Amino acid sequence: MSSTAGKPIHCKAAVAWAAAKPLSIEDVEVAPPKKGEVRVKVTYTGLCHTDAYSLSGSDPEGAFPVILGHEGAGFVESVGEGVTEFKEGDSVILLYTAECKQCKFCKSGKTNLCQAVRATQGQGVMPDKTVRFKVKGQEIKHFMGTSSFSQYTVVSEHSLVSVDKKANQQKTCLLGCGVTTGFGAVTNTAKVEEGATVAVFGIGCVGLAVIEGAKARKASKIIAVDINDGKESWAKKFGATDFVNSNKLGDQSVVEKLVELTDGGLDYTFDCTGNVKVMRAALEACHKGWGVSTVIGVAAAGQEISTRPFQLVTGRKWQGSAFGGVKGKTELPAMVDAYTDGKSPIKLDDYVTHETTLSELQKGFDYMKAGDCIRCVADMSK
Ligand SMILES: NC(=O)C1=CN([C@@H]2O[C@H](COP(=O)(O)OP(=O)(O)OC[C@H]3O[C@@H](n4cnc5c(N)ncnc54)[C@H](OP(=O)(O)O)[C@@H]3O)[C@@H](O)[C@H]2O)C=CC1
Ligand SMILES: N[C@@H](CCC(=O)N[C@@H](CSC=O)C(=O)NCC(=O)O)C(=O)O
Ligand SMILES: [Zn+2]
Ligand SMILES: [Zn+2]
Repeated sequence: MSSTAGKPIHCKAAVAWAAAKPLSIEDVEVAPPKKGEVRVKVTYTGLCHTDAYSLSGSDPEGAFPVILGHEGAGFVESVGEGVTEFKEGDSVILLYTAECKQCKFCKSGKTNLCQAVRATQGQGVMPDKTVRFKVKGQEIKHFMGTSSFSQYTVVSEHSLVSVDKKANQQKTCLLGCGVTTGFGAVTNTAKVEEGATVAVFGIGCVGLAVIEGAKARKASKIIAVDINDGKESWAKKFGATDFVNSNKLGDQSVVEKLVELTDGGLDYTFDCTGNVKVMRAALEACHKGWGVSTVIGVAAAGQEISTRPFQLVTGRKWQGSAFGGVKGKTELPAMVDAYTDGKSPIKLDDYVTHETTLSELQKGFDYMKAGDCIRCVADMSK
């Protein structure tokens, strides 16, 4: 048993005290895990666009002060009463989409959206409605059931998965959100078939993973759409066959351009921007009769999507995907093994374009906005 088991741990964490304010590195007290909980030493965390979105104050579930971060990997430090699935030293990936294998959702065979801890997760508290973080006596909220911007975090036993200890956590942390989300949206949610035509809007980490998923599915055409010419080489490196800068089409709309390029529209489109106008274009660029558009991007509070119902009447379908439809406990261990064995269709290493540390975590948000960052990963030990 670790020498810290059962005791509070004092460590560093990046705290978001208020919306749209820089993170502040604080000494945080992390309480021991209670029944059904696990305390994790976080080694690496990616910074996802959703962290920036929540920090901005656009998330209707956003609550402050909070420790953000949800793309984390680390080691189990100690477990709470009744936890048998994990032990000290296990290499783990945090799961913002939990998997309990018991709830109606887990048992349905129709969704990965486990609801075991979702309600309290959205309120920023543990399932018993209390928190495990304090700074100078003040309670700090949890985020997405994970809070990976802390050197130690406490999560529900449903919100982490044990993976091969050999795996490089600086890379596998990305399987906790962005990469799995994009790849899974193609393979699990849309189930793109060989020969299909695909368009991907927004070439960040999620969009590139959609491209890799489409390539793995042997799509015949993969059109990347972005407003930044710098994304063309990224898209092509990951498998896109074509690139369209939607801001450089003159009088032609992006829908018209895509319909022209594909003899009537795409079999599958994916929104990876979170922009509701782009979501509409992604739907309307689908082929009449069968095209399917998958919304992945997260839109700010108050935003709504719209289209003419005729678009749906004439056979286009709109759907969404969270965490790529992936069940974390069931599917991530094999994805990690494929990566460590060099057999994965996912070029995980290539997504990490920037590195930072916990003490300079804020820099990661600056990199994210600069347009040349696919993923920034923070070393939580420094
Ligand atoms: N559903 C889910 O489970 C998940 C959803 N998300 C969401 O997915 C989205 C993508 O995340 P992530 O890849 O991390 O984000 P990024 O910011 O890295 O990528 C978004 C990309 O979209 C581009 N873009 C912006 N506006 C447009 C536009 N009008 N048309 C085309 N491209 C545009 C951006 O260009 P530029 O470089 O110029 O900014 C950028 O390249 C976010 O909304 C995020 O919150 C993320 C993870 C999981
Ligand atoms: N809290 C927001 C919704 C945010 C959201 O859509 N989250 C995605 C994951 S984004 C990851 O980077 C998701 O999986 N949603 C499913 C869920 O159950 O949260 C809001 O209230 O609008
Ligand atoms: Zn994310
Ligand atoms: Zn469940």
